Amino acid sequence: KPLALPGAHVVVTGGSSGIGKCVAIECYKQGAFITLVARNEDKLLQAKKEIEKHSVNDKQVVLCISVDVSQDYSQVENVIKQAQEKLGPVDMLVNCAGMSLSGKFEDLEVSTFERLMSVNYLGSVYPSRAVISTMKERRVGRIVFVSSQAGQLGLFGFTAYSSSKFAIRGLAEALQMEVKPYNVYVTVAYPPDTDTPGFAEENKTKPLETRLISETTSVCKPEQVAKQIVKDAIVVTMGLFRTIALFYIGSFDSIVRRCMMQRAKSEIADKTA
Ligand SMILES: NC(=O)C1=CN([C@@H]2O[C@H](COP(=O)(O)OP(=O)(O)OC[C@H]3O[C@@H](n4cnc5c(N)ncnc54)[C@H](OP(=O)(O)O)[C@@H]3O)[C@@H](O)[C@H]2O)C=CC1
Ligand SMILES: CCCCCCCCCCCCCCCC(=O)[C@@H](N)CO
Repeated sequence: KPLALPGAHVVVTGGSSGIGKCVAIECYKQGAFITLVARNEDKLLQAKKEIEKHSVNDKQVVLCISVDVSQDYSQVENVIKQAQEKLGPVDMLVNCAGMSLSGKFEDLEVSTFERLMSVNYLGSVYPSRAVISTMKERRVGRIVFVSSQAGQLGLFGFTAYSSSKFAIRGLAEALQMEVKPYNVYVTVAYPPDTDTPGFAEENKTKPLETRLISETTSVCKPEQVAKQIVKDAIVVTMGLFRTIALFYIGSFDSIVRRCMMQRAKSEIADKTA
């Protein structure tokens, strides 16, 4: 059941920096072919060079594609098409592109809510939507979403950020129920504060309360967080919520399977009629 990373095609959005870059390195070390997706081309090339230092064979490729994952679905779809033409169907998609802005609710610009929702939420919907059909057809695939501890608990200063990260959880759990019969698995990571360029940026404007809350826990290394994310994606296990909800999810899954079989039957009936 675990996904074999050697020779696999892994697409990492936000792969040019921080957690995403470390996820790409981790997969590359295990023999995967990588597509990095982010906006800034210089950062992409810089990350590509860094990742290539960790190659384990001489066939491995790191492809870079510049696109904003949150703007236009057809652009994102094109990027995935290009990546699949060069490196074959996507075996694993890791949605790491994202950003954080904090501030008190009344101090945050209304546009910040729109911005975070489009980058963090829609920026995960679009790439996932672009790879899902092929994954279902091949009966192979992993989709990883990166939420946050602030996606499990609403925290002071994070009215815009937390909600965009809660949205990811809803998306992931609903999608998992749809694609499980096709052997496609969806995982969600909820990382704590992690030492990345994005985190340094966020700290420039954090309210005092948010900073004090955040300082109650320690800051993780991105390599560590990335390792865990990749491990959880390869061997899918059950989280606390899923264990509690096991009964419900199990019975809902069987409804989904039943419908799938019904639909297949009536398709055969239609064809033979
Ligand atoms: N660091 C932390 O403390 C934590 C981070 N997270 C989450 O992990 C993810 C990665 O965070 P982190 O590594 O810190 O972030 P970084 O800012 O270090 O890296 C973000 C990456 O995403 C890319 N990106 C950002 N916006 C877009 C966009 N619109 N389109 C395409 N690419 C984009 C950036 O490249 P470019 O700007 O060139 O597009 C960059 O490669 C985020 O979703 C974040 O919310 C979760 C918990 C804790
Ligand atoms: C159910 C269990 C939940 C446990 C929660 C404990 C919370 C303690 C403080 C959390 C600090 C904020 C993390 C946000 C990280 C983040 O996403 C930003 N740094 C992004 O840049």
